Amino acid sequence: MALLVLVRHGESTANLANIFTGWLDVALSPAGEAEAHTVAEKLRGFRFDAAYSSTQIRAERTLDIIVARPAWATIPVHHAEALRERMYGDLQGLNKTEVALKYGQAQVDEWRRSYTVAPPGGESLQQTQARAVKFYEAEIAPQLRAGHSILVVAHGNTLRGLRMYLEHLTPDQVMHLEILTAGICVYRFDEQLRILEIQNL
Ligand SMILES: O=C(O)[C@H](O)COP(=O)(O)O
Repeated sequence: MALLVLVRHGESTANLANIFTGWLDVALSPAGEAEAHTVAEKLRGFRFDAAYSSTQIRAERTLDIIVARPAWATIPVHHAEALRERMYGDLQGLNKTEVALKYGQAQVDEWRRSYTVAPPGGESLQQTQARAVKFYEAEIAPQLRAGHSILVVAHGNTLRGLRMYLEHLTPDQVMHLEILTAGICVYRFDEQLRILEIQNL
């Protein structure tokens, strides 16, 4: 049975400071490092054929911590640009609360959670999803069809886009889909890539 495990990176220093991060390349906070170890612990007993992360430090580091466990020391690890966080444009580096005070909470909610509306100078969730899904279909789905087990460590919005695609969620449903740092979602598929089970760990 094919298995796909989607993990959001542990808390970053920018998450901790409540800053729009996007393509800023920030490290894990000490709590984020601890979260990554907890992910490794929760995944104990899983067998993986390959692992992927984005090319951003917070996802790479989370994956490094996981695959440092002896059980996964030999699995091939790949880093993909396509899995990077949504490009947050002019909002990158700004404090989320301050931006809400300036532009209003409704505007900020739209920039953060609309499917089609892009934040100024940045990508919409739809655009972020398009590149993540293209990568998933080209690189990951063929391995799942072959019955492999794949681990992916990525970001809040690439994962929201992937989960929307895999679970056939509507734009309205994905608006309410929140993925916590170090959140784990496990999919089990049949040979036709039909979902048999979804498990949030
Ligand atoms: O890029 C960021 O700021 C976060 O990783 C995700 O942010 P969001 O929850 O505001 O989309």
